[in-house]
Amino acid sequence: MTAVSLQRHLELHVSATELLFPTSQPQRPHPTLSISPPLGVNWYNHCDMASFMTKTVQYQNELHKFLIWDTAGQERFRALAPMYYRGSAAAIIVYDITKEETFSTLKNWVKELRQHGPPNIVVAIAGNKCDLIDVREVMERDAKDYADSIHAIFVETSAKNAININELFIEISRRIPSADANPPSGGKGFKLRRQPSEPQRSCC
Ligand SMILES: Nc1nc2c(ncn2[C@@H]2O[C@H](COP(=O)(O)OP(=O)(O)OP(=O)(O)O)[C@@H](O)[C@H]2O)c(=O)[nH]1
Repeated sequence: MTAVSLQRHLELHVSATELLFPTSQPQRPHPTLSISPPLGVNWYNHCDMASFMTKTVQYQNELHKFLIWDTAGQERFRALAPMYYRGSAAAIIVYDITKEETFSTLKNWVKELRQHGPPNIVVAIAGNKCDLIDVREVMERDAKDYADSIHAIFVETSAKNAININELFIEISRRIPSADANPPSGGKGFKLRRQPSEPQRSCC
């Protein structure tokens, strides 16, 4: 699962997790992580339980900079996930189209986000490895129907071939309410909070 915060106009909006694990020294990415630098993602740091990266996309006439925590999928790190999605504007839940069981696991993440995540978090479902359609186990139609049923963004991606990565982030940009929006009291807009910066620390 990937938790996403957003900077608009390059103003600073950081998630609680970034404050917990701020990063400064660019490091070599984990060799098996799925989104690589050619896609315009800048890696900053990683450890066993999560990696931090940024990605900037143009949305209309704004530059949106995403602060991204890619959390480990392994069960042993599950209890740590709230640290990452709490305070995030969006979550991308990635499954592997060639492994049916990853699609079942995804549904557990959706339940967890619904129960414990921020109320207005934008949920996106990404069926990764769409370059491997010959060994597909999850039908695109089934995944899309499921995503629609929970009002999530849905896209099939290939991190390897850079398919639909930008499109995914642009769609997330479109769905995250503007920081300038001034919803009426009791409105459902997601409020991106500014938080003071802290001295830089490394997570591992
Ligand atoms: N063919 C193909 N392989 C991919 C793609 N994305 C990732 N891989 C490969 O799939 C393997 C697993 O990738 P990871 O990025 O470690 O997967 P993950 O889901 O982040 O794993 P966790 O950290 O355990 O959650 C690696 O060998 C990647 O090179 C893709 O789009 N296409």
